[in-house]
Amino acid sequence: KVSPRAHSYTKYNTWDTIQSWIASISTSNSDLISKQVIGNTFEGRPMTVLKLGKRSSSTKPAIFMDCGIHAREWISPAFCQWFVKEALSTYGSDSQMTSLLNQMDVFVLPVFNVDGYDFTHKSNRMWRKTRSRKSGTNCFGADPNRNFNAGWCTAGASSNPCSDTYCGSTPESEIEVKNVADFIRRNKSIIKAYITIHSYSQLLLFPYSYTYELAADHSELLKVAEGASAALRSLYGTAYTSGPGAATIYPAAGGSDDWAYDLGVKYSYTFELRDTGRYGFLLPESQIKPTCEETMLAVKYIAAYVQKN
Ligand SMILES: O=C(CO)C[C@@H](Cc1ccccc1)C(=O)O
Ligand SMILES: [Zn+2]
Repeated sequence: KVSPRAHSYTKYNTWDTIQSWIASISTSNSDLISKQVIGNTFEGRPMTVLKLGKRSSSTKPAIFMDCGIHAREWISPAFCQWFVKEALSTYGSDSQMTSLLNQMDVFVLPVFNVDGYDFTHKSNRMWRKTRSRKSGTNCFGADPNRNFNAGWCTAGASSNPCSDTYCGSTPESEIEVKNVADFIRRNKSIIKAYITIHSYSQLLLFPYSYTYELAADHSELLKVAEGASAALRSLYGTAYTSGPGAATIYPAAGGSDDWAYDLGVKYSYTFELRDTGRYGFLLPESQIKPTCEETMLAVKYIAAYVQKN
């Protein structure tokens, strides 16, 4: 096993490297971190959630954050690795992180779409979907962010298995989506916030994407998003746009944030990290550090707000 110290947080690591890191980091501090496999992917890779937070015998409220739902968005898993490293290394010195991990747990799924992520390293760098196979088509996978049971396949999605926004044969047809949905359902009484990390476009989105209707908590969600975007911008001036998904990017049904919100997770956000199109999904590794540093400020802003409310 590679010790966490040898792990690079400023490179786009392969799945094998990330898997080794998960194994070593999750045993590096039993008082602050543990791991749990929430199921396997279509091709049999483990989906491992890291639980961060001061060990407690009583149940604590929690935040759930996933990265890598879309395979080609490599900066996303890089951020989840960065977040875990920062949480463990600043607990005890950073007062906000210390308070957060004392009072709450943070569940981090470093790579949601593991099969797809591995495929982008080995075969097709621009792959987006899962890698599931089904009879009747030679095309692989469904878009996991169209496969949640939230207005499923009614907007911004395709019922063509060869489309990059294929919604799947049924809601939660993708085992990766079912594993995450099951985990959140099992823990819905404690999960207060859902954060899902994508790239690119520099957006902070919140429900709804499946309709132009405003969410019941629209004004509060917008207020928090604008505060988080301002925190992010304070570091390097990176400008984000905040707003409901449908109007801010495009209408799209079956998204994880809409599903979590309708389940009752009020603070539900989709981040679209750097950049705005110059490099797009191929963001250079030289931008991993600044991107992760600024995004930490936004995620900590949201976490602090959730902690107080
Ligand atoms: O992947 C994207 C690029 O990261 C944008 C997201 C926009 C979106 C976000 C939340 C819900 C539905 C769609 C997507 O199309 O799934
Ligand atoms: Zn995406």
